[in-house]
Amino acid sequence: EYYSSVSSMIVLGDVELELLMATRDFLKAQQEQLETYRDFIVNINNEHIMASEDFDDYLGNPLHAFKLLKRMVKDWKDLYENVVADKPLEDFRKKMLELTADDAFPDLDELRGAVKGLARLQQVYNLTAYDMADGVFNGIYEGAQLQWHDCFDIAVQLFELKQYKNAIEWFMVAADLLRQLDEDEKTKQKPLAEIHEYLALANYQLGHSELAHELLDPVVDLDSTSPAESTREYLNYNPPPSKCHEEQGFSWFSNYTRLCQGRRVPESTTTPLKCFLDSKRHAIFRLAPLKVEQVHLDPDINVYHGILTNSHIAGILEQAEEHVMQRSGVAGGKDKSLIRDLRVSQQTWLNYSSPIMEHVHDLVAAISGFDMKSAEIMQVANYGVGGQYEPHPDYFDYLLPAGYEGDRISTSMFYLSDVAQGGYTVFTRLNVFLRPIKGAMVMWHNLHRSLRPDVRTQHAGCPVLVGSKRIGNIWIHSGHQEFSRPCELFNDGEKSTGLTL
Ligand SMILES: O=C(O)CCC(=O)C(=O)O
Ligand SMILES: [Fe+2]
Repeated sequence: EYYSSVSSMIVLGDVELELLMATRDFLKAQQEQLETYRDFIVNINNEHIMASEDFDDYLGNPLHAFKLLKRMVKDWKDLYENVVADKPLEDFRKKMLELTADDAFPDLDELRGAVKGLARLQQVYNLTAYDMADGVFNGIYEGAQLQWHDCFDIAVQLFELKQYKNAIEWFMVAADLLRQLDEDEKTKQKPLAEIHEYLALANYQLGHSELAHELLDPVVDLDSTSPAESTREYLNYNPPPSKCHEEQGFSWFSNYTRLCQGRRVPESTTTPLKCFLDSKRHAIFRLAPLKVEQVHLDPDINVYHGILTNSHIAGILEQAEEHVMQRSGVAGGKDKSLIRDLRVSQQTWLNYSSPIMEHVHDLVAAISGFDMKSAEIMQVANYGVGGQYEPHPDYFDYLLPAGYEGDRISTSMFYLSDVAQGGYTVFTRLNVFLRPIKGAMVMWHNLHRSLRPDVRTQHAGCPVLVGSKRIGNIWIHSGHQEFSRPCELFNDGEKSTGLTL
């Protein structure tokens, strides 16, 4: 699977480069072959020019007579066989089969995944299909545009996914771009008719039957043999769908999208948050103090800036590249992992055996104050087109798989890249958003001191709009932490009471 991560898309780029070279070789071989055919007929034509002056005289020459006979017996047959065998085409076919037969070659599902990613970006960041087609994201032109047929393909996939409203928007952009195209009207007519047909069907699905007919009628009037005629009949004989299939918005969604866009709800009382240097937490910070930014109090969320250098990060990513990245799942029952649209990224796991990972391990121990005996190894994730992780808590609660020493008491999330646009981490219940900053680490506790889940820590990774996002997560479990984070005298789990997921 490719679309869920930028690093695996790079593999596809390499495959395309091979396709490009194979096609270039094919064209060159074919051109050379055509040239030999042309030379052949030029030569024969010359003979005929000579012969046309006096055929008897021409054939009176025994060499001419021999050559004519030889051409008839052999040369024309050779030519015919060469043309029919078409070696360059055969070689090309073999090469293409070889390159595309691989199980890893993307299929229609991949395209659908990528289109879903685009649709998600549109929804979360309030982007119009027009702006996206122009390559303008939040007013910034990012250097790529779509052509009418790209928009058309996106629209068709959205239609198939039953996202009719969005499909209509993309069909309209496709139609507009097609109309603006500098080509004669006749060539545009067929694709325009097809777009109208889709628009009619999408509107029909949304319950706008009249509009559907208004869209189809001119297409049929213009060309009575058009397939739109049978579509019109279909609409006549099938009752319109009783209710539209469009997915309903969820209640959490507006909160989520607002924070993803970097907008907080203004709060009436704001707790004073501080940035400070901390050299006391652990001896290793004596000379290079921790740069701490408080982003929320109770539950505390802190960002530690400049924790990893670029060369640390390059080392971590290099190790991650050595593993095969897997599409990320979500916890969904006992020891089960589900692959769903709510988590679109790829991930791998790194243990602490290398010097760099040992350093990361020691940093997390020193910052958190926790015993790392119960820590998981680091999960490294990479998000691609529209890659995201919808609101979730990091604790397992009743889904805790066997083999862990308690639930995930804390999350330490390292940002291993900057992200050009989007990809914020947001805490949907706390009105907090964080822009990924390469080298920073964010840490919070997922459990109350009573070890009950702190539902207020629900958070999400917003879809990446432009760029590639890489993070590294280290989850520490509650086993062995009795002394580093003892219980309060009161049951602080009550802070979460009344809040459900
Ligand atoms: O990508 C993010 O910002 C959040 C990721 C996350 O919450 C997770 O991996 O558990
Ligand atoms: Fe998380």
